[in-house]
Amino acid sequence: MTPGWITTTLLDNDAPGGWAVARSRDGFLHDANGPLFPREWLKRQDLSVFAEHGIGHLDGEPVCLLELDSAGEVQGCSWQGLRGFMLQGDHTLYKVLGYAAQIGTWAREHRFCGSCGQAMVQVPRERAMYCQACDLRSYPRISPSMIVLVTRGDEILLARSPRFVPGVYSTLAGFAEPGESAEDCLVREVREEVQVEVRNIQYMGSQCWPFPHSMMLGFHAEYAGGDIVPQADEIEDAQWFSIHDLPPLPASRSIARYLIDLYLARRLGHAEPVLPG
Ligand SMILES: NC(=O)c1ccc[n+]([C@@H]2O[C@H](COP(=O)([O-])OP(=O)(O)OC[C@H]3O[C@@H](n4cnc5c(N)ncnc54)[C@H](O)[C@@H]3O)[C@@H](O)[C@H]2O)c1
Ligand SMILES: [Mg+2]
Ligand SMILES: [Zn+2]
Repeated sequence: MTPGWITTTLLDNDAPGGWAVARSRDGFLHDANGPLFPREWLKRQDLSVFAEHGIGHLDGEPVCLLELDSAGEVQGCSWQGLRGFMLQGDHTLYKVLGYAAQIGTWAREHRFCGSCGQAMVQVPRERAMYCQACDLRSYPRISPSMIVLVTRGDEILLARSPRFVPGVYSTLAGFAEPGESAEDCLVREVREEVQVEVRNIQYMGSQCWPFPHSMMLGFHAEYAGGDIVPQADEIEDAQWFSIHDLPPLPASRSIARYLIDLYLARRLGHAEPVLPG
């Protein structure tokens, strides 16, 4: 048995046994034991299965995803969104569900060729969809995004979007555009969102963010000039906060929180946090 979670290209859906997770628009099915169910048992429930995908092995046992058309009723079970699993519970299980969500979304959105519109087929032994007419392969989509903590000595720049939980302030973030490096993206996003200039950009680490398919590239950068002007619509408020007097911060497993905690630890001489993968 290999411990932990290992994604696999594809599994044989006809082979019996293993675990399954079920996903609908309402999130993942779970009961008191969590979101993993014996696969054979789950397939006997009255669920409208749209697609089945082998996604990996957990502690050596195969795991598959049942993508559903709708959230059915299963006695003793309820539905919970991926974000809920990110916020609390076992981190490995959250990784399983995050991967399942990305594969399920991608497969659902790539049933037809984006070039000619014909039905695509699953490539054997590879996580890819194929259009024979165009000789075109579509792979799971990942969207590179940068995230940055802008610092000025004992102050850090935090902002809030109208989408955030009330009161919470976070680091700045944004999707990379074609033609940009992560650093170009960082400079542009910081200008756009708060009209501030930065220098001494330092890469700190990355995190998969399956909402729905971001790859977060995390940085620290020093303030170099400009007064904060929040971008209309995108940024509700942005401020310099003293590291000794911070507002409510993002979830502890997010890279946003890691970037903040890491800066605080370095500034205050505390032990450095570990970035959850
Ligand atoms: N893990 C974390 O700690 C953390 C923290 C903050 C943001 N994020 C994530 O970073 C990503 C980017 O942050 P943001 O929302 O501030 O982005 P952003 O500042 O670029 O603005 C969002 C806008 O970008 C556009 N957009 C949406 N999807 C896109 C894509 N795939 N490529 C290019 N443009 C796209 C839309 O117009 C959307 O309204 C999001 O996925 C967000 O959830 C993660
Ligand atoms: Mg943004
Ligand atoms: Zn095609």
